[in-house]
Amino acid sequence: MCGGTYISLRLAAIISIFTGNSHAKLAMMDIDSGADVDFARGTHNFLQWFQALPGATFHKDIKIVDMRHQDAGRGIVAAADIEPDTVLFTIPRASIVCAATSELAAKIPHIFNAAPDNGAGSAHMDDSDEEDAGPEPHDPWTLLILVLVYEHLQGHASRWKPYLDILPLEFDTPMFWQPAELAELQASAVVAKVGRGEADRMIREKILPVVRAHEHVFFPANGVTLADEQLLHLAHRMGSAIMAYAFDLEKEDDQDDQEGEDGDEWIEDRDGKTMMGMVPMADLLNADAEFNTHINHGEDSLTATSLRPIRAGDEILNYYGPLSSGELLRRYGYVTPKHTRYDVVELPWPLVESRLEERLLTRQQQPDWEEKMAEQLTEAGEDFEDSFVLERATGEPDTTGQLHDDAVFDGLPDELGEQVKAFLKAAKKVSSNSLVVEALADKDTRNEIYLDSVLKALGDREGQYLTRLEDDARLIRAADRPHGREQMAIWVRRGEKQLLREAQVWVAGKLDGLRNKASDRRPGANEGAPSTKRRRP
Ligand SMILES: C[S@@+](CC[C@H](N)C(=O)[O-])C[C@H]1O[C@@H](n2cnc3c(N)ncnc32)[C@H](O)[C@@H]1O
Repeated sequence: MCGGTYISLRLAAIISIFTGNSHAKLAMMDIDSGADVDFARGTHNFLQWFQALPGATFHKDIKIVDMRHQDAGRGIVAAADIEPDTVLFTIPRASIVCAATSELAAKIPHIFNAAPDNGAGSAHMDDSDEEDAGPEPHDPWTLLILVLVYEHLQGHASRWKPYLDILPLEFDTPMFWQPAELAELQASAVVAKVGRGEADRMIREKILPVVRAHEHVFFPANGVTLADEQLLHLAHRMGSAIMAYAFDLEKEDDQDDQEGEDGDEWIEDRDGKTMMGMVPMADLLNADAEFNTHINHGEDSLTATSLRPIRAGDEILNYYGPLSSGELLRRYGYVTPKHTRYDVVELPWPLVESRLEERLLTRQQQPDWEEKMAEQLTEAGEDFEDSFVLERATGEPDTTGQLHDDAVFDGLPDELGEQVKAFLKAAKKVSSNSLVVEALADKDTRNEIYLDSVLKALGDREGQYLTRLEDDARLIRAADRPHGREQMAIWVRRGEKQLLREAQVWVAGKLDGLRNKASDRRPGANEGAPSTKRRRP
């Protein structure tokens, strides 16, 4: 799929959630079920259109199904057992919706050629039309939004009409949530990343001016012209479709080069390195942390290939990457139990800092403490992080898309330890309390202060959520799969609190070990004890 968001989508996925009786259920809900005529017609038209594309293939043993009963829109399932390495479908590159295939690029070349590198032409702004492009050159995101807005407005004249017709009209990503729904995320860092205002601004600055300056291009001669608010709504819809559906269009080798690049912003500055596109059929695959299909990026086509045997009735699943529940919700608008292993939680530095200061300043307040610490840290060239991301050691899916290791919290981020170390070093220089200075000279004491402060900060962080972990567990009625926005929000915040608890258990264990070691070292502690070092059971 497109976008850094989708970097790991070269893997594809099998689902194991559809087992036993649910196979029969899925089979009954295929496109012929007639449960919803429009929905089924949309699927039917799309499949017919896809199969007629020169070079496209669609395996006889797979079918598109209605999965709305699982809040999963459309999906693709195996209609019969499928062998590993089977090509499930082939998508000719010519059928991808992108800057290189849409006629829009040829109609307003100055906009497309002005992008740093969109695969469509020059890397320089055309001076004569500079004002048309808005304040900055377009990036792959804004260009693809323009393409989708354009193709949508062409209606039947667009060669992608049957595909565009099955893109969702609404999304469950937090971008579209009401304030009360967002509030259910409580202290989750996801809230600050939603970026609705930023997206609005981007559309107003970079999309609307281009459309307005080229109304004769965007609006068909005898069609309606949209007002700004309607255009804003349409552009938001297309932006969200890109976030949840688009693919990076590089070939496999190029993708490897990009591994690890950050791609988590809705409005993403990708330095124009990547061409993005909507890939019909590939984007009909749902995904999970365990998966059974891989999308291969070939020269002339993309192919979906099975990674292992897929049983009749199983869903064909892609992989969106090792995303936490919060990120999955933010980018795609859903959560799954299997992604919980990748949950993360942010620990803000001020929480740790205030607990450190509590330890260092109890005996004697220093009015100039902050000032001197700032001076000392600046002198030492320390550049402090605002927050630290806690996560589990998760292991990786194997080459068949399956996970084998338990996800375990096994340590604090190294950077947090380094930052506390730098802080304590500065504190030792700055403190006017000789007892503190003496204590900080001892490595074990520094370590004890570090772990004790972090343990308390983790408790403080947990306290920032309005409900307790136990309350959330009760609130999630069907623990196997959350339905609806409120349940998904509870799922996310519960996962973060669960991770905070695991981190606290881990830190408390380390602290116990350290304190036992210290008490063993105290004079007289081992009197009458065997000469071997005492350990806690
Ligand atoms: C690339 S599309 C997949 C096709 C989509 N289901 C459809 O009907 O068009 C990605 C979107 O599908 C849905 N989705 C993907 N995997 C899912 C899953 N395991 N459970 C629920 N929804 C899922 C989410 O709404 C996500 O934003």
